[in-house]
Amino acid sequence: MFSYSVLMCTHESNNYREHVCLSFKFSEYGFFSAPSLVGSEQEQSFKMGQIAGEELTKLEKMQIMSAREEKILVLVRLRPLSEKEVEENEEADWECINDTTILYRESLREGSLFPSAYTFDRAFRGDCTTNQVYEEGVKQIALSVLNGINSSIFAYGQTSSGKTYTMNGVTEQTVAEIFDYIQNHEERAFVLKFSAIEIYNEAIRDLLSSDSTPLRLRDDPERGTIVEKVTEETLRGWNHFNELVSACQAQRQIGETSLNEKSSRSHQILRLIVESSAREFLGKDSSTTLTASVNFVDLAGTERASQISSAGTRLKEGCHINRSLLTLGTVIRKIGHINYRDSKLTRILQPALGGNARTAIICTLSPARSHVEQTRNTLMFASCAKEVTTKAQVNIVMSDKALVKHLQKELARLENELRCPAPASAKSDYAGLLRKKDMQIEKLEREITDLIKQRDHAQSHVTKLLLLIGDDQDTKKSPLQVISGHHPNWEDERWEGNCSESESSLKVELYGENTTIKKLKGTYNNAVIDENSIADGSPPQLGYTRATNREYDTDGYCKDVQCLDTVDSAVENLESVVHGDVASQNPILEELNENGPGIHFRNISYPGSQEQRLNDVQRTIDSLDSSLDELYSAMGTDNISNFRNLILSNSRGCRDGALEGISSVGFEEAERIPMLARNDSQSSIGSLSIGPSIGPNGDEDMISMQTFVARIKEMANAYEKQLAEDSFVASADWSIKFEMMRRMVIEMWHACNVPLVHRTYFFLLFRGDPGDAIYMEVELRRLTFMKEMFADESQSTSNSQNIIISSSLKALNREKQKLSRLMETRLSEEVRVKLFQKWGIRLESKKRRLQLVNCLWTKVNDMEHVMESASIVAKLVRFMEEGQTLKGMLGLSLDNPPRQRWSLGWMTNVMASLL
Ligand SMILES: Nc1ncnc2c1ncn2[C@@H]1O[C@H](COP(=O)(O)OP(=O)(O)OP(=O)(O)O)[C@@H](O)[C@H]1O
Repeated sequence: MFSYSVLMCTHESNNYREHVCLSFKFSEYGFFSAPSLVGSEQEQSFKMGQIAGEELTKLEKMQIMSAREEKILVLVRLRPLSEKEVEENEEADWECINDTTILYRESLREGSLFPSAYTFDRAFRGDCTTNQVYEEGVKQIALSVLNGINSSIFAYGQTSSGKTYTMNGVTEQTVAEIFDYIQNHEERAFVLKFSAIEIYNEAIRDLLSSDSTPLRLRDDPERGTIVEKVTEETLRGWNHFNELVSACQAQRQIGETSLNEKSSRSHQILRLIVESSAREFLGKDSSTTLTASVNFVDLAGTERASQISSAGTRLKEGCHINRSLLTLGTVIRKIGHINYRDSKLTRILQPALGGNARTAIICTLSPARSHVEQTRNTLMFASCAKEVTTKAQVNIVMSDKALVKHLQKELARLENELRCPAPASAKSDYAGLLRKKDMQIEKLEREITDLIKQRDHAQSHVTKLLLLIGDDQDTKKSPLQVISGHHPNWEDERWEGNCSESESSLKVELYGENTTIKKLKGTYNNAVIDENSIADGSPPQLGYTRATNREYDTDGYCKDVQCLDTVDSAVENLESVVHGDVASQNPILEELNENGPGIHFRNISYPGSQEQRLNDVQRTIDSLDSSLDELYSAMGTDNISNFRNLILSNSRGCRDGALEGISSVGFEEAERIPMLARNDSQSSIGSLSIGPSIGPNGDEDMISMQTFVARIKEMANAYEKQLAEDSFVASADWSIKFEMMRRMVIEMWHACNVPLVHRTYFFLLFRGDPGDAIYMEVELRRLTFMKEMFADESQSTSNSQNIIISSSLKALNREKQKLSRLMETRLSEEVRVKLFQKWGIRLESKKRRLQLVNCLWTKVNDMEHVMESASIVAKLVRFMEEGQTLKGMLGLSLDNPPRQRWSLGWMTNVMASLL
């Protein structure tokens, strides 16, 4: 016969905590088995069905469900003063003041350092009967044995405190009730086995055998510590049990001590093993049996050194008793760091002291004043015992055939797993694959960054080109001269004028011959030029290049002008879309488009069709998609989802980009405002562009690229619409929307630890002009991405990820430090004092400047506070004097035709009112 144990704990209640898990351990005696397999509730039900299923009766299933982890139940029992103590006029200093608390009456008088009251699961007064102790205290635990759960009842206390008196009664009551139970449950067949041992001077004696040869302990890998050759009597009935108990009492070492005429000089362990099976399955292959034992442990009494006789047998006994009880005390006190092996007592009782058993300890106490010290020691022991937790399991024995059936199923399952090794083997491959794919992703990210650079480069040439066209109308300068020069009025003039001769010749110069294009194709890396379109003279298809090599022809015309014309980039197109269709608004360029074949300026050659250009953008993105798809397909379809999820967590570039976005417009930039060039802000733009395309899971990445384009389309349309509309459009609706967006932006700045300087610039520059829409959208998108990223980080347990949040906070704090230092030089004493007073900061505070800075931008819902904060920061970084050049440093310079969108007058007013 073998057994398996099921541990299934499901909820928490006052005295015990239950877990959801399942444990199987095959052994002869389940009560020594430890959990070996743990699973979820579903798994547990599944396993139950699989293993025991029909074979378990309803009762057995219910019993399985009731298994639990719980703390040892600790009870104290105060006995009355003995006759002898009364004769000696002893005082009773201890009293149970309620069902759970025992009080030392004299503590106030003595001014004792010890606690005067102790609380336990139950406290029994001197006039309580043993029946009460059983019924109200230990009954539930003792009878767990009927449910296949091991249990142990201990009596601990000083000599003559009433341990034997209590345990005799408890044992008798328990066994009597078990017999009653058996009588009332005829549907089950029970077998009761009884054994009894004592540990006397560290020797184990069988109390049911006349042979006094000490028994040996053996550690069995399946059954734990077992007493070899111990007599196990199968109980035939109540009388038989009484006979056996009497035999034990006769055998037990008893001696007379100064305190107890019949002092137990040994630890006694009576064990009742209860096995039960459903009668309907008896003798069948599938029969199962519940098996568990209940231990009744009557420990020898703790003794004071002065009470131990100074010589002979009593001295030796006393030493052994104290030593084993000391070990027991240590076991109880040092839960988790226990050496059970230090005594035979603890070795045998190990399951009851933290293993597979439910345990109750009854601590018996004498109320006598002369025993106060011993009573306190017992109470201390009891207090420690309250913390010990055991894990009781239901022990079920399976018949050999049922076991074979189960093992066959298990074997089939394992074979099945072997046949489909995917999860296990794939795991090891994933690491390498992921590294490889990570590198590929990084490469793609670098390419995207390159594209963005190319876009900017090309854009600047477009600007120059437009300048050239506009200028050529009037001045007839060569393109090279125009490019290198400055045209102060181009913004006003570029939308006007007719196609002149010079423009026609410019077109020839610009759009040259196919041979030039082919040459360029070799010159510029990554250029993607559609050969067909070159051959048939149609506009070159979307592509991208690095405009790094410049060549000048004999006429001194810069060929990279041509190059730019042939080079399209996705991002470049995006930007042209964002800005509106330049060509469609420019009659000169439109006319140029109509003039014959050749290379067309991309903003010109697709006559007015924004849709067309967006499609081109889409094609470029598709080409990026296909690269990524190749990458994914290399992994196999099953792994794509996992891999893509991992992309997100591994995609440092994306997160770094977002952080750069934060820091790129920080304090340092503010300090070098005049020197800022457009490129300084590209990291911010980069993160803006990439950020939104990374979805919360990898599968969405590519979709979101398309979504991104779609959104850009929407934005561009909306923006165009806005531009087309007159100022009336930018009134009521937009004002409300702007206000909402601005509030969201302010809240997210706060949440994302965005530098105060950035907030200030942005806040002051965008005041609600319809043209601000695009900037607000972009900022919102960037912040949304960062906020999502922060949320990811905060949920993460990884240190490296949490560093990102803390570093942004640190950067913000550093900025605040710098601002606080600037306060000294950039605000007059008088202004500072006024500010401190207004912001409720004590003038004598040493860190008043930092305190003030710390208050800035904190009340995100208070617009007045926000405006004041912005004006203070602006004053500190001298933004008020700098004007519009700051838009570039925000990473938001989309080169719109400059329009009057903000006024410093407002801020001057705020400052004036403030200062
Ligand atoms: N609750 C009680 N009510 C009445 N008498 C009690 C009670 N508890 C113990 N006694 C009496 O006190 C005496 C000592 O009790 P007992 O032998 O059970 O103590 P013990 O703790 O087992 O001592 P030892 O450790 O020396 O064996 C006995 O005569 C017993 O009848």
